[in-house]
Amino acid sequence: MYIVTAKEMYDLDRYAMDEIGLDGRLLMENAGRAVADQIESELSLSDGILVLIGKGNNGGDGFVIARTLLQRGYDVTAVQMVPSSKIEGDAAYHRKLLLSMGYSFVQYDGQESLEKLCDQNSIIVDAMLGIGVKGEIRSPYREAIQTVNASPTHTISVDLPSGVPADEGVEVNQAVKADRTVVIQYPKLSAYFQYTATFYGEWKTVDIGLPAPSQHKRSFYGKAQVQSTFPTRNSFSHKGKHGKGLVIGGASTMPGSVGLTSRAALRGGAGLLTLATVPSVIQALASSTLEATYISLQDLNGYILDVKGLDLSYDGIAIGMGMGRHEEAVQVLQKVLQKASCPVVIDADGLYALEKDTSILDDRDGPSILTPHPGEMAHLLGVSIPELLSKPFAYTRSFAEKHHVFIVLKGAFTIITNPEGEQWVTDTGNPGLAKGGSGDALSGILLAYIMQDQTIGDALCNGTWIHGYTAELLTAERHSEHDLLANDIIEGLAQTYRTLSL
Ligand SMILES: NC(=O)C1=CN([C@@H]2O[C@H](COP(=O)(O)OP(=O)(O)OC[C@H]3O[C@@H](n4cnc5c(N)ncnc54)[C@H](OP(=O)(O)O)[C@@H]3O)[C@@H](O)[C@H]2O)[C@@H](O)CC1
Ligand SMILES: Nc1ncnc2c1ncn2[C@@H]1O[C@H](COP(=O)(O)OP(=O)(O)O)[C@@H](O)[C@H]1O
Ligand SMILES: [K+]
Repeated sequence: MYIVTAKEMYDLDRYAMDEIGLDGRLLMENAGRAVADQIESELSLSDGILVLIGKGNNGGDGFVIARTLLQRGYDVTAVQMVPSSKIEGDAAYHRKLLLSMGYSFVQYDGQESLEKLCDQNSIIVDAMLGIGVKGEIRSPYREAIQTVNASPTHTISVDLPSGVPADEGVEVNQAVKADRTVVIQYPKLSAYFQYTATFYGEWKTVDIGLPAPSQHKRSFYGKAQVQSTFPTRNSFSHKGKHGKGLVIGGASTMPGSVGLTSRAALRGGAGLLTLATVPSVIQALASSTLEATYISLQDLNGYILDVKGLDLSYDGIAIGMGMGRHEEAVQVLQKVLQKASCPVVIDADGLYALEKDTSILDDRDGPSILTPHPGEMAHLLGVSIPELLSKPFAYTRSFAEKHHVFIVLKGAFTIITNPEGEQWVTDTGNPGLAKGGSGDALSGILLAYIMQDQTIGDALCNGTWIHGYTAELLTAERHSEHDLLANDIIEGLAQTYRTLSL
């Protein structure tokens, strides 16, 4: 499923009309009917439906919805928010159709009467503003949005909750807080931001017959994609086929992180796993992580001092978990990135060390994969966290393209970007993961997956999806979001693999 900006949606619309010959009025008919079908699934004939119709094409969809539901025998009150003289184009055509069929609408005449209408009806259909919204919300929508939000009546928005922009980087001052949104054809970027996603309520897309975008820029990565790309293990495979992985990190005060990463890599499916760390961490982990082998690194005050002599000929490396933020960590990271030609996952303190000189990424032979949470990404970019979160797609894409790296920007929606700037979003997981150690487990899973027979992009998407899905499975049964630990995720991978028949 593609994720689009307003401009991409308008371009598609233009392409469909000019190149394919699909009439705009037909697209609007398809949109209105598809939304009406969705709304109808929640209705009984005794329900009163209030359709709020704005000036533009979102309002045009509203005219089609009102006519369709009236034809099907529902009790519909259509309210036109602006004078008829302001309605043009395809919306004016559908307004005329409504009237020609013998139906009527009422003209908006202030907050007070709208308040009454909201109270008298069982469902409000918000078709006031769509992807064309710009700037601060003006009258009459400003007052209408306040009234809708103050009303307890169930609200379904068309395409977007009115007032929410399609794109990133736009502040939302005032917008409908929908219970549900029926999205036309493709979800817009704002459905995936922390600041705007909540306005949508539950949402679903409907197909109106638009073609797919000509090039892949962004898309949603879900269960179907995982099941179609996840590599199978063939009967004749041996441990060497499933990757020889190396984890570098840990410090005497933080033995757990690399332990979690190593065990997650093993449970994730790595063939062989070696942990290079300081002696005290080896002592702490050797009896619990039996399947791993260990390399003891030179230590200074409990931190890794150097990786001199460390053989880096592995199929994949993960570096940085629990490594600490000491001065030598910068050289450790730099040496590994310079010498290793395999894919390297850089996480946690590795990202902190990277901040000192990101140009090191530019000269690498092998692929680099950065797995920051928003705090780490904002630090790397030198911007505030709110600034990063207002434009996460744009910021991560420009960094990935500039340094030719993969980025996994973690969060409730995780954005995966490849060096060409293509992006995917996964949405699995829950607040049970908002706990120290979850990221370490994810790094291990990603290390295991980048060594299997799949593209790095698919490996990263599959890894983040499975990490989140495992949390969902576990909190649906044995655990809660309060008690869930990273270790449970690692042990829970078994249930995920079995449930999905992977
Ligand atoms: N493929 C497609 O794209 C398809 C799209 N379809 C549908 O069309 C929708 C997009 O339609 P659209 O372009 O007419 O934009 P839309 O948001 O309805 O109205 C914009 C108007 O609102 C106004 N306005 C803007 N900002 C404002 C503000 N802050 N405060 C107050 N007013 C404001 C402004 O008018 P102005 O006040 O400037 O005169 C502007 O002209 C889309 O979401 C989908 O539902 C489907 O029908 C079929 C296929
Ligand atoms: N509310 C949430 N919903 C879904 N996933 C979450 C949520 N909070 C955190 N996560 C996931 O948990 C992981 C946390 O990683 P990170 O912040 O690096 O943790 P740590 O460094 O403490 O191990 C990420 O994969 C992130 O996507
Ligand atoms: K709307």
